[in-house]
Parts: sequence; structure tokens; C-alpha cells
Amino acid sequence: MAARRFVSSVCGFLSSIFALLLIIVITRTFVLAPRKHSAEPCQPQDTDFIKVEGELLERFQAAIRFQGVSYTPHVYNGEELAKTRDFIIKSYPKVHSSPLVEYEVVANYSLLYTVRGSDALLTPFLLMGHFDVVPVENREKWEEDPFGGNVKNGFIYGRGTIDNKQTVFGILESVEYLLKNGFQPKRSFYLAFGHDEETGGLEGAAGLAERLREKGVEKLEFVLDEGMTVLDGIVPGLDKPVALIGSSEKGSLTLKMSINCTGGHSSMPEKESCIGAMARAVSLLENNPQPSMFGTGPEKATFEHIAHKMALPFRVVMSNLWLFTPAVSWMLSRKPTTNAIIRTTTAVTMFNAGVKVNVIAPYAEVVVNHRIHPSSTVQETLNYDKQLVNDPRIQWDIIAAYEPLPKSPYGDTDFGYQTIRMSAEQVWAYAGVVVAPATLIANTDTRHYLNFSENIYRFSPTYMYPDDPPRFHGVNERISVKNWEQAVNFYLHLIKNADEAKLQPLHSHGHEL
Ligand SMILES: N[C@@H](Cc1ccccc1)C(=O)O
Ligand SMILES: CCCCCC(=O)O
Ligand SMILES: [Zn+2]
Ligand SMILES: [Zn+2]
Repeated sequence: MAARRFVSSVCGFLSSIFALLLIIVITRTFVLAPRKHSAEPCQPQDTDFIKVEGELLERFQAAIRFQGVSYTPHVYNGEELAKTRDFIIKSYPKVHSSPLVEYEVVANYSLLYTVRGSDALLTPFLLMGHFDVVPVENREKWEEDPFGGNVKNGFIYGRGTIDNKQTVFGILESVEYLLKNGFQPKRSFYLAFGHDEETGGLEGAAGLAERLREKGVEKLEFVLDEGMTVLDGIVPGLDKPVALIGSSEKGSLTLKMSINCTGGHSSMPEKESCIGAMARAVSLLENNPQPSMFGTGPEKATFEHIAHKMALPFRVVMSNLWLFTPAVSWMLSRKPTTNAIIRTTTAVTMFNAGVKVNVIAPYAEVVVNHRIHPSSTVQETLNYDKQLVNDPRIQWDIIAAYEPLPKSPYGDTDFGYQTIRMSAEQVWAYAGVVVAPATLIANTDTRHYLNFSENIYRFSPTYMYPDDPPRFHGVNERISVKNWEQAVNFYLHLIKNADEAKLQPLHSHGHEL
């Protein structure tokens, strides 16, 4: 009898707990208002819009043909970068002759523009990008010449089309168009185009930032660099495209692990070679990823901003991360793109060992490239690796390292973030785009500008489907002609939206870009 009473009271207790959980889950899903934006629609139609055809398309194709490759710090194809620089100066006559614009070459190849506004009380903003590119590997796997700028099936193929010539030339096309049409900005703005971003910007961005300081620039309203993109069909549970604005940026740690062995004749091998020991270390690193930080950093805000647009099951889950974090963390870990948002990533990028087929390798070295989650640090990342590998024979050297960058605000009154958001919503209104803050999973030149502003954002107007992320630094990098047109118009909208003294309600847009 007592046992029966005990069981029924336990059941009663559990069912009341379950009922309470259910009420919390439903309340958080349907009652807590999803994040709404501050801007209301119903503004006059904004018909300003650039059609990319003829010379606008040909100019971008020509830009892709320059092979301004940067390899390691201070090692790059200077001749091709000089040609790119000169092509820019020649191709945009209004930008380079308007009395509103001053421009100068910095560190031989980079370009700095000052576009003077009429209202000195408005704090200037900065738009930046880079025109150097990473080398091309596996050329035979490319469908089109990586430096041909050819159009095939509506796509412009080439190294740099999405990293990052679409930004540099999208900005230039929009400023040229605005100046041609008599645009007189109220708010001044700067343009900074670097020539060595792919090797850390030690000459370009560093020199451009120094030049801004020399010109007396102390504060920037906001900075926009390359970064996260528009993702369509990549975030699980979201059938709308999402424009992720990088309000934070991961840190970076590039490590070298090395090991020395006695070497000798391959007819008398030890039980384990240097190569074997290093292969074991690599296998441990790849099979034991750094811990998930999901829910501790900016990625939580990303999902809070998009939850209300997700399919119901996902919406319930994303609105109740207090309960579902482990499940969501597992789900996001399954794809490289979403996994990179929730943890410090580990990429073994170089493995060198061996000198001859019949000689025991006297040495082996491996390079590991970590991108550090904003909730972690360089030291934590290194400690994790060392404890995991736990091999006293291995020497650890840090090649390059810096902490995750400061987080920028994304509130309803933050001018920079809201201006970028509004511009993305205007350009991709036809697709029902959702905009959210996010962590940039890679790295940019923005760390050279931290002293000018707390409002630093990383967003490229690139529209990506599931098969596109591997094109970054990879094979068959390309951008659709339509997306190139959207990129130009994104910067056109951004510059116009930023020219207001304060946030304006969202312009309603009828045209599909
Ligand atoms: N943007 C490139 C190059 C880079 C690396 C590290 C720091 C800054 C830039 C990357 O993320 O790999
Ligand atoms: C994803 C955006 C690119 C990151 C910076 C770079 O590789 O140039
Ligand atoms: Zn790159
Ligand atoms: Zn880039």
C-alpha cells in the first residue's frame, strides 16, 4: 500500500514537472515576442538601383583577371597587384577626379579614399575590402580559368570573385554611380582597399590605419569589412535566406608541431617513426574537437534573431535553448559551416616529413590552424592540444596568434548594425531575408582598426547555397551575375542609408535585384 502511494506521488510529481516544462516551452516559443526590428515599412519607393550589364559586368571580369596573389607576409605578386591598383584608378574616373574625393596609394599598392561630406558634425564611417587573392591549387579541377573572369551559366568564375573583389569593386561601382548622379554626401566616409589581407594585412591594412591616424581620424561611426554572408539552405530549419552580420570575429592560433628522430637506413626502422608519431598526434586532434561553446557566445543571439522564422519544431527548440542546448550543439556540429560557429575549429593544414624513399625520416612537422571561439582564448586552445596529444617528443611553436576580437553591438539603436541590416533587407526583400548578428568564423583586416570604433562589422553581400562555402580559397570560386548586381546595389543602399544623421524607417522596395 505504502509502495503504491509512493509510486503515485512520484508520478504526480513528474507529471507536474512535465506540465511546467511544457508551459515554459510554449510560452517561450509563442508568447515571448520574437525579435522585431525598430524600422517600420511604408517609405517612398526607392527606385535607385544599378543594373549590371555591359561595361559594369566587363569591368568586374577584367578585375578578376589580375593575379594579385599573396603567399606569406610580405611575399606577393607585386606586379599584378600594381596592375590591379592602376586598373582601379583608371576605371573609375568620377571617383578619382571628383572634388569630393581625395585618394592616395599606401604601402605601394593599397588605396585609401576620403569622400568628404557637408556635415562635419556627422562621424564618418569606413568601408573596407581587399583585392589580393589566395593562390590557385588543383587548377585542373576548375570548370573555367581561375583568372579568366569568364561567365558560364550565369556565373562569373574566378579567384577573388567572392573573396574579396566583389566588395572592392562593388563599392567602387556604387560610388562612381552616386557621384555621376550628383550625390553630395552629408556624412563623410572612407574607403580602404588592402593588398595583403590574405597574409594578415601587415603592410596594407596596417598602413591604411596608420594613414587614417596621421590624417587626424580618431573615431569612426562604424566599419564594414568582408565577412559573413547571406546563407540560403544552410542553417537547419530555416527556409528563408539569412544575412549574418559578423558582429564578432574569432581569434586565430597557428601552431607548428615538430619532432626529431634519429633517422638512418630504412632497412632498420624503429617501432615508430617521426611520421607515425606525428600522424598519431594529428589523429588525436581531428578525432577530439575542441569543446562546443554553443550558447555561451554571440551565436546564441544569432538563433534568437532567427528562431521566429524557423519551421515550428526548430522554433520550439531555438526558443528553448535552456533545455535543448545539447541537442542543438550536436546538430550544428554536423556541418563544417555551422560547426565553425559553435566551437574553436582545428584544421591540420600542412604535414611535411621524409627526405627519400630509403631514408628514415629524421624530422616531421605539422601546422595546425585554429579559429578561436569568442568564449575561448589562445592559451585555452593551446592547453587543450598539448594535454590531448601528450607527447613529450613533440615541440610546439606558435607561428601566429591573436585573441577573439571585441564584440560589437547589434541593438535596435546601433546605427552601424541597423544600417547594414536595413541595406541587406532592402536588397534581398524579394527573398524574405532574415538578418542576424553572428560570429565571423574566419579572420579579416578589421583588427587593424579596433582603435577607431567599437562598431565593427564583417559582412560580404555574397549569396551562398550549400555547395558554395568550399569555394572560399577553394576550387571553382564564382559569383552569379545576379549576385554581383546585388553586391553593387548593397553598397549603393548602404552608402545612402548611412548618409542619414540617424536611423531611418526601412524603405519599402518593389524591385527584385
Ligand atoms: N582572411 C584570411 C587571412 C587571415 C588570416 C588570419 C588573420 C587575418 C587574415 C583568413 O581568414 O584565413
Ligand atoms: C569568410 C570571409 C573571408 C575571411 C577572410 C579571408 O579569408 O579573406
Ligand atoms: Zn580569403
Ligand atoms: Zn577575404
